[in-house]
Amino acid sequence: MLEDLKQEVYEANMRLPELGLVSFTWGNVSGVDREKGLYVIKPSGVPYDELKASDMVVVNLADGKVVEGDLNPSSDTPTHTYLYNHFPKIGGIVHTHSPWAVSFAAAKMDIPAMNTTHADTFYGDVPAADALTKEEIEADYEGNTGKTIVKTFNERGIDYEAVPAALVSQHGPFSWGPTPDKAVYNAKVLEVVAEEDYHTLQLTRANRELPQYLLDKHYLRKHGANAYYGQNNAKSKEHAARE
Ligand SMILES: O=C(CO)[C@@H](O)[C@H](O)COP(=O)(O)O
Repeated sequence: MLEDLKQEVYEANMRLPELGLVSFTWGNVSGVDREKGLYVIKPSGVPYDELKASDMVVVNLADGKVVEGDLNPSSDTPTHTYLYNHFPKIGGIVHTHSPWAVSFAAAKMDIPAMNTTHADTFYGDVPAADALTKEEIEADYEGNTGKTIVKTFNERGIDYEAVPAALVSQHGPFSWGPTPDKAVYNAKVLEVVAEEDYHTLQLTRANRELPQYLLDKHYLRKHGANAYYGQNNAKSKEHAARE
């Protein structure tokens, strides 16, 4: 069943290693057929270089139970199920452990909108969902991973179509979109902007703390104007011509 969707979801999963978004098996993509009340997801723990479209697992949209497939579905199936049932307009979901996004997730920091790369895809900061409490983890860890994302969007009034991604603290990013392929695109943009933001935060912090000798540039003036140009034959002529 759902052979076309299995092929689509398989191809979307294979984009993850191609785009450098996953190492080993640290990620999964799903796609939904809402009319049939079913969705297709990557099987758990299967390396991408061994993966086949026929390995995809079909699960029930209502409860995430396996409907067809010889392999266990991704361990993140409960989160995919919860998101499909609470974000009704999404058609595909991606989860990865892409390093830059995971760094913000572990720090429980939103990925802030700092440049147009971000704004062209995410119309606002990408939220770091609340960390799960000890009680939530013990009560229903899997369901709560999806719950904490939805709860964060609802409490902060974020439109899940305008900001198609979230960070789960100490785990990683979940991205989504109208199709699995669009969800993969959003996952890649998220990783790119997470890296850009990290460097922007570092550079702006460093710029505020520049030591005075770097601001004065005495050494560079001495080196450039006299010591180096006077010695270097080519530079001397070039320097003389410029004077
Ligand atoms: O964080 C974890 C496992 O600790 C998961 O998110 C894996 O990274 C993907 O698991 P499968 O989809 O292969 O079950």
